Amino acid sequence: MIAFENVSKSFWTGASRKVILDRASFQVELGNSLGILAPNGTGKTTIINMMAGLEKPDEGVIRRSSRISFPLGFMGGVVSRHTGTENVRYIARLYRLDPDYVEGFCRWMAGIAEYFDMPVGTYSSGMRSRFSFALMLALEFDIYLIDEGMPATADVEFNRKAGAILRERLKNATVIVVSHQASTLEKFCRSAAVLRNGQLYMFETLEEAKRLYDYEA
Ligand SMILES: Nc1ncnc2c1ncn2[C@@H]1O[C@H](COP(=O)(O)OP(=O)(O)OP(=O)(O)O)[C@@H](O)[C@H]1O
Repeated sequence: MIAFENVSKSFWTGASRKVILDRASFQVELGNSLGILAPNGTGKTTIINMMAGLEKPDEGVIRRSSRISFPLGFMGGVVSRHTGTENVRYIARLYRLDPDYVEGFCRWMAGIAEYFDMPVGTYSSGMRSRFSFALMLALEFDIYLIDEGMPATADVEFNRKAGAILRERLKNATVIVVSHQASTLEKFCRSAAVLRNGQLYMFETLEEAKRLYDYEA
């Protein structure tokens, strides 16, 4: 479970205050995957980062009683000058998982051939997203955080493989996806929310959320 209690977050831009959340309270329960609809630039990444603990609220409390992933695509824990192998084995140990298993899984999942033994700094952006997505799926979380859907990779085979594994994981895990378009959320989410004027409006179905979202647009 992850709960926001009276959480406020805003940024001062020099000319005005950009409000992301204004004393917002909501809760995501395990087993109830949530899609959050919000137009671009309104705070999707900031909310996901707060859920992951990468950004702090200005006020309020965020409670977590589950293992929550880093956001899909986040490379903050990965050292560029180290190889893929070195990175995943090190991170496996941090999570107290078997490094051989994590390495084997990531090597297969990322599908970047000999680059897995090259420094991560040499990867193309497509390779980086495949690498970080593979790593996220190799680790065990109760709640997976995804910013704007699946990784932006042109590799159809990878997308198919990654989608299949994510769906398999979701039989036991929960996902929170933020996106500006409803079609991204359809595949994975049971319920949906709309971010509007600093509040998150929760709905039981994506259809209901879309009605408010489309009305706003
Ligand atoms: N550190 C910061 N200082 C000032 N403004 C910021 C900061 N971080 C984010 N913002 C602003 O807050 C708003 C929300 O940013 P955020 O990246 O969370 O939005 P988003 O919905 O994910 O955007 P996009 O869809 O364009 O990726 C944007 O207007 C952004 O410019």
